[in-house]
Amino acid sequence: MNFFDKLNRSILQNQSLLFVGLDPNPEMMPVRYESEELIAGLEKWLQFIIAETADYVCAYKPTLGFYEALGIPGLELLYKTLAAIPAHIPVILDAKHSDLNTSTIFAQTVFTEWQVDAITLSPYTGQDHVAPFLVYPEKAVFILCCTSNPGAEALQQYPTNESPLYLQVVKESKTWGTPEQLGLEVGTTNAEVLALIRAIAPERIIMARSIWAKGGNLRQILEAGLNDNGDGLLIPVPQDMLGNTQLSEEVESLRAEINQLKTEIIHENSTCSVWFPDVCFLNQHPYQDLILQLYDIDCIMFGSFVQASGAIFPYYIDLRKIISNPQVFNQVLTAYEDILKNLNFDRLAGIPYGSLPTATGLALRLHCPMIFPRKEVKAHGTRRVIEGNFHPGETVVVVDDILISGKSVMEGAGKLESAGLNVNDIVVLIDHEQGVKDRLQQNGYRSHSVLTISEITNTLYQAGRINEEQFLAFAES
Ligand SMILES: O=c1ccn([C@@H]2O[C@H](COP(=O)(O)O)[C@@H](O)[C@H]2O)c(=O)[nH]1
Repeated sequence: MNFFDKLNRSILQNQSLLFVGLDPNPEMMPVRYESEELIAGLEKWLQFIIAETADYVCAYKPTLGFYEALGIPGLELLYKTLAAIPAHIPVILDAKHSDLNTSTIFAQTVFTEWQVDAITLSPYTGQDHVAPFLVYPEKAVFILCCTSNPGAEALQQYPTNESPLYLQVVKESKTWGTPEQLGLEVGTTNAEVLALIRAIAPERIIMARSIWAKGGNLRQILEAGLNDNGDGLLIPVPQDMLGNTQLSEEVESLRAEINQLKTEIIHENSTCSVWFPDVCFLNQHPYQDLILQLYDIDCIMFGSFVQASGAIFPYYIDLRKIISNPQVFNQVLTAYEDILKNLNFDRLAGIPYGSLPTATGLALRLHCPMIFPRKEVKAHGTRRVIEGNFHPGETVVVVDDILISGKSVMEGAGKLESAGLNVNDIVVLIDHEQGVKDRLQQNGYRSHSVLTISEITNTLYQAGRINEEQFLAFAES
């Protein structure tokens, strides 16, 4: 189940838009835990908060910084806190992660080891920082759009109040991921700020922060932040409530107040409006997810690129990068496998160098022996043209990354045939089109591709990843 579904289930089950921060902040720890050793006291407090609120909230939000500040015992406390959260309630790790270089490994740790459901990220390192977190289809990210810190105003409101930077962050980050995977974190006491964000992001989940600072304007916050269905907004339980011994009663009554206001607001605004998503789900390509991820990890680049033939193309595909991203690599292998399962062959052959990792992965998955034709034959040693063992007369399926003119794959197939092997089928991830499959057919090869270049550009354009200019540059090429 993905984050979005898990969150919606949790909202329904507990009839609540409230979430709770699980922060071991020594300054906020109630006096009744002070007789304990610090970590033990904090642990008891956090366990108390979870036990008191599990029936009244839709999500928990531990702030990583508070745990880190306590050193190794703090990280141990984080593990214990995560383990105490009921499995059906989503966990949003408040990390405000902001470092491009550590994003891939950090995403892996938080999503696969710590098993949190979502994470908060800072937007300033851009889409390439966020992409490694989005390759986990079950997980989600919340992009920090604005904070209520007065000192941040000079940046957030820049350059003008009419067109502030924080709204640009909303517009830009909306193009990075689907509404199911990318929400917005908005810290503000100002309902107008929330309304401006809601107006340009009607489809996004907004996680509100700092709304209690001035108090008294809950109705305005809900009016501004709820979507047309009366949801899409997560409300924090006020931090100073978390020390109270009657916590469950207080959270229950806050939930009732919010639900009452929500009902009134829905009733007042009952119109029938339709939201049109950025991504068109009609005619969605079956490999849409894979296409977006290939783009997000920079395997698909738009610009002006000279090909081996001297021709200039408006794009370049670099599938060699896939090996550095196991999630995407796995999906790529599955896509090849879907084609290979319908073909007959004794061995697999990869075309060097780009396709050797793919052929190796497929050989392991399919338990099928692999060989490859060398690109250049060494003048020493065994001087083999084909690496690996085989028997002449066997049938080999050739695996390659992309067909442009078909030259390299036909050269490789020719070497295999010279050694007495039969090559009938060639399987690639991407077909550049423009007659290359016919050319292979004329040379006696059936070719199969997971994707065509026009399917890729159509999908990227529909999803807002490339603009009209890039799309048209491709169409006119
Ligand atoms: O965008 C591209 C274009 C080409 N390649 C490399 O070239 C061959 C395919 O070219 P042919 O003209 O069909 O021989 C492909 O195997 C890549 O190595 C590329 O990676 N990306």
